[in-house]
Amino acid sequence: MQFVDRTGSREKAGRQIRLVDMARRLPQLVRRSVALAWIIDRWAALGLLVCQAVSGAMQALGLLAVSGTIAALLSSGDIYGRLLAAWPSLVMLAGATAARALLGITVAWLSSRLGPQMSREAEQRLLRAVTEVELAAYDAPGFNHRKEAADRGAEIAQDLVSEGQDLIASLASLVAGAGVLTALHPALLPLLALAGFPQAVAQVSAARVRYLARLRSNGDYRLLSILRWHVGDRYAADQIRAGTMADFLVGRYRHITDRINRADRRAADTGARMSLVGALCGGVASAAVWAAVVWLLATGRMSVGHAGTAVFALQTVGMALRGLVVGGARIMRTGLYMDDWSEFLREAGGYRMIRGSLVPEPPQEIAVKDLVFRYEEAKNDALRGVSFTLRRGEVVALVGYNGSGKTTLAKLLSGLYLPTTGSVTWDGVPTGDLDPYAMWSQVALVPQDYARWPLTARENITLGQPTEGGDADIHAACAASGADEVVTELRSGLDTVLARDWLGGQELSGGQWQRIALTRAFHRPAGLLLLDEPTSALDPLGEHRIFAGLRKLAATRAVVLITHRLTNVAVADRVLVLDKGRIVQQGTFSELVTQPGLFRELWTYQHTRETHQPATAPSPDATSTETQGS
Ligand SMILES: Nc1ncnc2c1ncn2[C@@H]1O[C@H](COP(=O)(O)OP(=O)(O)OP(=O)(O)O)[C@@H](O)[C@H]1O
Repeated sequence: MQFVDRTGSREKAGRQIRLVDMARRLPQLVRRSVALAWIIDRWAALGLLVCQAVSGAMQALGLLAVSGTIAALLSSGDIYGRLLAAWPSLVMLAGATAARALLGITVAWLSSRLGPQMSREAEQRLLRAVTEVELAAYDAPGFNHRKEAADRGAEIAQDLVSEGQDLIASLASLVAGAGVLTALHPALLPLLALAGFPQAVAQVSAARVRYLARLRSNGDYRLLSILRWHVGDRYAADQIRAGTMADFLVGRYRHITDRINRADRRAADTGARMSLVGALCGGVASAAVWAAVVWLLATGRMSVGHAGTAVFALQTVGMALRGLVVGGARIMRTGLYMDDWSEFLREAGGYRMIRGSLVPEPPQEIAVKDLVFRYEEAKNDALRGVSFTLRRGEVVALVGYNGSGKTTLAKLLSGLYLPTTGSVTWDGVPTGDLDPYAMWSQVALVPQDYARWPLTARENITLGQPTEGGDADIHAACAASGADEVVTELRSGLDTVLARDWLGGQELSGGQWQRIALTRAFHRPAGLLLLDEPTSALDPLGEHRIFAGLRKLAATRAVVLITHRLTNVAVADRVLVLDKGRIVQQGTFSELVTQPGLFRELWTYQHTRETHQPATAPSPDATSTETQGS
């Protein structure tokens, strides 16, 4: 099992972590870090910049103070006189060091305040972007991969602050040290830069190797998180035990972990080899720099005082260069993850909803014409040549084998998916031309797998959108769905949190949850009601209550009912029979049950089976008479 990034675009980006690309990208990354920080807390961002600039100036001052101290101490005269002469420089040195320490603490304080906020902000923007994509995005493997990468970008956005700060600090040190060094002797700085070059190349190469290794293991990390969720979550805990699956699942987890560990080890070994070669080359080059200082001193081209300062300045610049390269490589890596995040925000993973802005009324008529729909990357159409009309006040039932396209059709009627070809129109307007959110406010959906929100019963029913009637509307919807019995049993009524994990919360049974899901739909003032297997978990009494009340609900709505229990479709005005994505029959229940065709086949099988059960189901004749009469 492995997830694969088929585009390979991120691998290409990762391969671009080279010294020259780094030099080009660093200013842009620091700008991005500052810009994001600025949006979140401009005073903290400003404070950080000022602290780093002042810290750099203090470093230069410190180096000058070192130079002054050494020059005074090595001058001629008695020791008291020399100490007296060195005193002002010593005070300056102590002051600069203390100021830098204070500034360092301030920077750490501001960074730790700002960093987590940046990640939270990045996560929120990502969440918003995710809710703005077409539902079809979730069917495309590439989208989930990009979302995953963007998630990681949001998570490590906080590193951008500390890495950006380290980089600015190194740069400030470099400028300070380089200024002093150039003043001492112009040849020293280029020599030192030359000495730092091999290490820089090695560090950047090692960072590239680590990023690429992480990138190639991304799919495995995703598998691990999915497995962790399935193994750890309560929903499957009973099945893991009863199915004795623990060894299998943990074994699969270990297998994937081993694969990641192998890749990590390979990357660590290669990175270490690169660093070693870099350090060796750098060591030789550094020896040359120190030899140059000794030569300058020996030939009288540099005073002893200046040579002493050069030692400090060389160390400062050397450390600053290393900081720049190591920090630069790190921020490059973070930058690539942040690219994944910002690209996702820009393009919503390639699936941003681009639809019209027309605001629909509750639909009088939904017309489907020559509809074809194919899922992303699917080989066959899920729906082909489907045409029919649904009117307000009508109940239309969809029946057919598993996989015949019923749920897909319901999602197209509600504009959750858009047609591949053909059209679905609401009062003559194609669903793609409607404002999607305005359209969905007219849709009440009870899907097969309804969400069990860890919210109060009230919020679970209103979905956070209470109507003007308030609790009275909620109670009316509860009465229609049978959830009134559920709510009365709850410890704090509608205020009870429907999750046992939470203090004061309560868990519901499968059927009780389905009643809540039905209440949501009945409570919503929507023009289109979609019920996909709405009574699969209900007891016979509960089921009877739903179907007995359905006609009343349909008075002000268009209703689509999907069910495998064919006795229930007697309530519908029309039944559409789907097979392999096509409508193969349509008519009333009583028409279809008497005509040869798929519906009668299904009915006969189900009815015969049911009549062999101890309790007898209604005969087709009885039901059809009932339907005709209704
Ligand atoms: N997200 C998806 N991506 C790709 N193919 C899908 C997706 N969802 C459904 N399909 C395919 O589309 C076809 C129609 O599926 P659909 O869920 O609409 O069937 P259904 O009639 O509602 O089935 P059931 O009675 O089992 O609920 C099936 O072949 C299914 O495999």
